[in-house]
Amino acid sequence: MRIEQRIEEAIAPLREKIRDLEQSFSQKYPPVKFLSEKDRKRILITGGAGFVGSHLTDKLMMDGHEVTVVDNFFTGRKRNVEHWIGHENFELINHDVVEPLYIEVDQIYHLASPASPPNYMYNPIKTLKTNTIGTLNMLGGFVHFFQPKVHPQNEDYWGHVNPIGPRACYDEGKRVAETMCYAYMKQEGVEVRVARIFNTFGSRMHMNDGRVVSNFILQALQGEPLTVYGTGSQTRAFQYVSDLVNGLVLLMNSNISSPVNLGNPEEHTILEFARLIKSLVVSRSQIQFLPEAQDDPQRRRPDIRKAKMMLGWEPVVPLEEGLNKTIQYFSRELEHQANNQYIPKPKAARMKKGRPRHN
Ligand SMILES: O=c1ccn([C@@H]2O[C@H](COP(=O)(O)OP(=O)(O)O[C@H]3OC[C@@H](O)[C@H](O)[C@H]3O)[C@@H](O)[C@H]2O)c(=O)[nH]1
Repeated sequence: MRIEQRIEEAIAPLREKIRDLEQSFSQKYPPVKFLSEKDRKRILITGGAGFVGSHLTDKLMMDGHEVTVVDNFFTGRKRNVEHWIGHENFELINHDVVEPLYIEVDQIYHLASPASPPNYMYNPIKTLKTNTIGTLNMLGGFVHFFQPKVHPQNEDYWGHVNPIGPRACYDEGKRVAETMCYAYMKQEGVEVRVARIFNTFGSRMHMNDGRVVSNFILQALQGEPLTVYGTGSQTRAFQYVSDLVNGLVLLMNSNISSPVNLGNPEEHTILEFARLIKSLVVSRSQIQFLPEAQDDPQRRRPDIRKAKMMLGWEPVVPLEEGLNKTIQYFSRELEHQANNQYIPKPKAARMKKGRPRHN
């Protein structure tokens, strides 16, 4: 056999391996649309590794934009965006929005803030700083809602907040964030969009999130009692995360600078949620009644007529479908945890009793 032929035979398997590797690299990312320079935007998402932010990242990446995620990983996780790491349109920056960031972009979705009550109450000063100084630094504010005195809540409703209660760090933080947005709009001509986001659930909620949907699903899956705070007669209306993300993008690309509610108006009592989740999981868990949480809003339901009329937006994912997807997600998370993969133990910083840092 000629020497060339021998060499050729020896390297043939290597060539094949290289081809496989190349293929696996090019298939590594979810499919991304091609956008021309004119249509492609540079978009910054603060809190982009969090629950809502990471789903928004997925949508904007798949739509073909250049996405920069800024996250300090307090409640966000690298895992939520790891499937984009290395993609030419994607950048991940470990940064706290409380510190200034100089970066040139076309749009900012400012989602950074702990959103679950146990998380934001753990470090109220930090929550306030994130929502105030963080918003000043970013000025593209997306804000949430307050303790309602009007039902359902439309955009003319200005909120009812106990300014010295445990939820104030979040509620007041969001209120002042809105004020800042409009001050910058009037004085500096900054274009703002303000989404008032109502209760949202879905995959990538943190295992320790503490909000009702993730708590009930995890409890039902593990056969533990479902913890209802108070009588369970308080109401909430839950939207699935993909509906919210579609609403955020529509709002951003509209010309509406006044606040817009994004939520699902289908309202249920918390006890109804407990029973529904128990039956969807087919769980034998008991329902356990615990003391009512302080300042807990008794009724909450968005009036979304404005979003419907001006954005042509309304939620499309039925509650049970969204819950089933979320149940599947948490089942997989529990499996991973059981296999000791991926899921880190709860961070000491979030759990420890001492005084939290709020730099
Ligand atoms: O285990 C639980 C958790 C919560 N609950 C109750 O379920 C209801 C909903 O509680 P959650 O903690 O999920 O959320 P809340 O409606 O209180 O608002 C929170 O979540 C949405 C965020 O955007 C808000 O910022 C945040 O305040 C409350 O009445 C709460 O007391 C339970 O009964 N059991």
